[in-house]
Amino acid sequence: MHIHLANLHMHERPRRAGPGALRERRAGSGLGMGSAAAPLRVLLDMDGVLADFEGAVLREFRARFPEEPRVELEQRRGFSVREQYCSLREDLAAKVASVYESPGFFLGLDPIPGALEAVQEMLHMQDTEVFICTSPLRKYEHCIVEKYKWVEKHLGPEFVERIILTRDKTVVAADLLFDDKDTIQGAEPNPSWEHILFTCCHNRHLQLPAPRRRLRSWADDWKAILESKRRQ
Ligand SMILES: Cc1cn([C@H]2C[C@H](OP(=O)(O)O)[C@@H](CO)O2)c(=O)[nH]c1=O
Ligand SMILES: [Mg+2]
Repeated sequence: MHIHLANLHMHERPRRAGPGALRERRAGSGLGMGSAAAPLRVLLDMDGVLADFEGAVLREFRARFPEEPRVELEQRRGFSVREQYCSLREDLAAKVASVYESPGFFLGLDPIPGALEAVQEMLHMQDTEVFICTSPLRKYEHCIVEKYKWVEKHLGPEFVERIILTRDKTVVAADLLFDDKDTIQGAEPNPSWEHILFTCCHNRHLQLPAPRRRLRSWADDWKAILESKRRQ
């Protein structure tokens, strides 16, 4: 089939960003502005990467519904907690949702081991921009303000300036996105970032097709991933 590019709207135009394209564009190459690379821009997801959502769901569910069956972390499969509880018994879906929709839930999440130290270190690295890119629940009442408070409490008020709150991460421009969700989709079919899957109980069994990459924990070599991206 022959396609006339001129007849396509901008958002329909096929685009091949390619490795490093974002940094080149931002550095102004091709515009006579010199060829120094732009800083590496890194997006960090919050739940499952910085904050232990899964651990808190299980802890609070056990506390509130001690008689009900539950999904231990070793048994977790698939991103959605609600769906797995629903497959256990249909009425458990609403019960587990009531746990993470409760006031205080998001503020009370424990940091993922090593996350706070890694984020502070990354923030102070040369030629590196760090943002937290996180999605609110559809029932956003407590979640949104508590995510802001969590960042202030654990990372400091300056980091609140670095929160990007969006239900669609594909339209945010960056070089890397560390996220525990296995499939990240949205309006942009070719996001500029490379998605690094952060290992979490619900995704550890997935076989990633090449060339997709993982970070197994914050003890894993996240610096090597950043450096590999600078070289592209
Ligand atoms: C409902 C649900 C939410 N979440 C997290 C993901 C989002 O945060 P984040 O984008 O920071 O990972 C947030 C809203 O959906 O809650 C899960 O990780 N699993 C779930 O089953
Ligand atoms: Mg997440």
